[in-house]
Amino acid sequence: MPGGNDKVGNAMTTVTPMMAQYMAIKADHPDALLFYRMGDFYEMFFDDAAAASEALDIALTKRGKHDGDDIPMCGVPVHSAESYLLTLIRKGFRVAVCEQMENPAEAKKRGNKSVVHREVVRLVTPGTLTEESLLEARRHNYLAALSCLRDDWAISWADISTGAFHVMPLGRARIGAELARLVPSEVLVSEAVDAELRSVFSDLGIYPTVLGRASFDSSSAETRLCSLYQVQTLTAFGNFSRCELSAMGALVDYLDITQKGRLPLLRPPQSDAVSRLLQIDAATRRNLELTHSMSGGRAGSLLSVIDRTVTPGGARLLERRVSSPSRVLPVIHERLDAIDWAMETPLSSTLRDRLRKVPDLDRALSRLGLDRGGPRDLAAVRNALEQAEEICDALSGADLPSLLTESRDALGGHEALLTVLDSALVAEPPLLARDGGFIAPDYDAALDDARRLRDEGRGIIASMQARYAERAGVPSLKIKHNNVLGYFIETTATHADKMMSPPLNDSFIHRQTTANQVRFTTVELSELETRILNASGECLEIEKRLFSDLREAILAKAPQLSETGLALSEIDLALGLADLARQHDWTRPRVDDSRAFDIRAGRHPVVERALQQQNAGAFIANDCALMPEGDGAAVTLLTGPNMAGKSTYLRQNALIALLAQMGSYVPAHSAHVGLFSQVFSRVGASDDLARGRSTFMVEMVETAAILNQADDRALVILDEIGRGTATYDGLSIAWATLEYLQANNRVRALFATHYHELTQLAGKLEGVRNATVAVREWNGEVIFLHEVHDGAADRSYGVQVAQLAGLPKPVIARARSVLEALEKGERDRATPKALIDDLPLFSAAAQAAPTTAPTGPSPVEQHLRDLNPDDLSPRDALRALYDLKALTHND
Ligand SMILES: Nc1ncnc2c1ncn2[C@@H]1O[C@H](COP(=O)(O)OP(=O)(O)OP(=O)(O)O)[C@@H](O)[C@H]1O
Repeated sequence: MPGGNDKVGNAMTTVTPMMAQYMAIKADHPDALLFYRMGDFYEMFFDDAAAASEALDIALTKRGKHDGDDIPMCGVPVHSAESYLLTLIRKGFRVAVCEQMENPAEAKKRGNKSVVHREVVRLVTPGTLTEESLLEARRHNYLAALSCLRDDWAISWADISTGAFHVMPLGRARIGAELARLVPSEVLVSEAVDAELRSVFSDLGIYPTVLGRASFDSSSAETRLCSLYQVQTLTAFGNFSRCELSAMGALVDYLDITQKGRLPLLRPPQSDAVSRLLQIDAATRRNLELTHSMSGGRAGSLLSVIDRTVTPGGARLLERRVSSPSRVLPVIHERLDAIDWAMETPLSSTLRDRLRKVPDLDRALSRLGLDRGGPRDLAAVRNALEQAEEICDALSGADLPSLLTESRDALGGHEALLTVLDSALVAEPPLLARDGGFIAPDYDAALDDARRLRDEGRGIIASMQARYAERAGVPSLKIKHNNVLGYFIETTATHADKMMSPPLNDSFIHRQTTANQVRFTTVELSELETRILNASGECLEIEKRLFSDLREAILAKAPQLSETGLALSEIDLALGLADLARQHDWTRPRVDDSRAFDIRAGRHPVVERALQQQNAGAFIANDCALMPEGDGAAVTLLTGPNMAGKSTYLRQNALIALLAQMGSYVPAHSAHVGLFSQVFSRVGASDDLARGRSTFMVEMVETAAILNQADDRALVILDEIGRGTATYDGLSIAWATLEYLQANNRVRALFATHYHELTQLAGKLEGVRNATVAVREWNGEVIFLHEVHDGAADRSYGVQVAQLAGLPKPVIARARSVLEALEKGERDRATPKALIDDLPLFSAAAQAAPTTAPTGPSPVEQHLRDLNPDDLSPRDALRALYDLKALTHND
């Protein structure tokens, strides 16, 4: 983040008027980069210039002096400012955009030394973006505010690019999980909350924006919200606690500050309840790779393989569903009914073809709302409504389930607006209103006239000339133009008397007599002249006025339009999920309020897709039954070698539960899912050194969270808990954890472990059973069958897996003999000390050591070492690849 400009506070004795203005504005925005408009550039000065030139990799120059020193400066052209803004925002800067509010000529009227008046018109921050180029179309961009009043907590969040606005009361312990669910781009907090939640924020990599206490004041929040929605009281929207009001108020206050009083179109706040959603904490989300893969991108996530939507709105709805599966049965059922319908309908491809033509209605509306929109946003509304109408017609006779009936009903009712937009706009309007040319011919008579004048000025003059010649009875009469008189009528001097006597002198006004000619004008001609001269300007003015009329007409319908947008997304999503289900043979899950979990032939959607793409064989489907007796637990203890597919099996079952509760079909032959309230998924031992915690500590913190929070409706997935510490410690912790989950939390759980000792608990603890992933041994090698069976694994095959991984042969041979000795020792109950003494450790190792001397790096390795990817252009990179390939041939 940029620091304040040290220089700005210094005495301003010798500064130029412009610098004085710059400094005054900068002083109001100490923690943002100031984009100071100068003609066609946004310029930055002092520390801002240094920070921006480095972040943007642009030249740092200088302009004038301040206190005897050069003033550092850098600038970006206005027309390409958006891409620079994007880079700066991604790098964590905030940008205050300062525009010229008048033109230099106007400033000059106040005196020669006057500076053009400038104002900051907008603060660009990560959570308040609306530009298409700065946003990801298929993702939400949330701004969130967290508030705490005594022990109450609330979070509000809004996407100003779509108008979504929500609030939720929540316990302190749920904050991390909610932030992980929403992945906000920006989080607003008070200083106190910032201090209190520092570790939560740092865990999630969030750098909150700290606001003053006044922003969170709950009574002024109410006033603020009432005036935003122009209502007397907020009760129509729900009963909000003081803490919720404070969170919402802070958010609206911040929008007011950053948008400089122009508030975005926010839908009425929707009060969400934690209890309606399946709870998934941050670690579980990471682990299950719901919307982002472990490496951070979208590729490889669940979302990426199930997204078949064809509209940006549909994609964002899917992202919301995946991040927030429901735990309300009717909601889940109605979504599943919608997919049932979409699976069967013959309209599917017609509807999807139409949906493909639907532009991003939400974002167009939001830009229009903030007066940041252009003609293309008007056209986006028109195109969306056109398709909505067609889709509505196509669905008119269909026997729709309730969710889609609601959607269909929300599509129509825009005929009047559509007619206006249709007749007003050209097919493909330009980006900016100020360029004009977006209003269609025959829409506005005044505009048509102005355009005719602009385009056909000469033609009109010619016809006027013919008319005047006839009226005056002077065939040689001409209309001419020069720079002194402008347009004028000219006849030869011989006609002077006639022209200057009644009745002609009524309309022909004498202007000039030269040696041979007399020149006249008429009121009509001078009006025409002014109109021709002003025609271009007038065209633009009329188009601007029409733009704002159309914008007003759209905004007057904004609430209905956003309902239409949501309806289109809902239809898109149902069709998308149905398409996925049909293609990959997914099935409708039975979701009820039992505590069953019975999956037949379940698959992992992401691993299966990866295998398909790599042509790496078929995915082996597996059953999973977690069927507790009464209110007891149901735990499956899964053992099996590394690489057998334990993690895949664990995760696939968690994903099936999640998919079912978000209201989607699932990858299985059949699925019976008794509602879950929470899902926990933990993988043992993944180092988190960046956060300064050891592997084992992370594992234990996460395990503690489960044991403290899981209730008897939780699904718990534990993958090798305890492996981050010494064998006996790890085993004891895994053992105690399992017992506690079974007796106290009484969860449905899958527990993968390397500790074979744990398998003895099956049969002894009620509801605990063993399962193992089958492998076959052949010629001393393991073959992974990936089939899950009842029973416990007999051994771990670690050595065989190591062999597959390419460990040198002597090491494998040595490992086998150590293993044998250890196993024998265990049988004979020998002490480890005795074992080690017995083993010919070093002699064997010496024998097994490779005989050839190390030969140093190969040419390929050497070439690779010499390469620095950061220095390569794409062309160099390709060349390097060819060189490497050639070297392998030489090898
Ligand atoms: N059911 C399956 N059908 C086909 N291939 C599978 C299946 N399950 C797993 N695999 C393949 O095996 C690989 C290893 O699976 P996974 O990571 O689940 O093993 P694991 O037993 O958890 O191993 P480790 O204990 O080493 O973590 C997967 O990447 C996948 O390619």
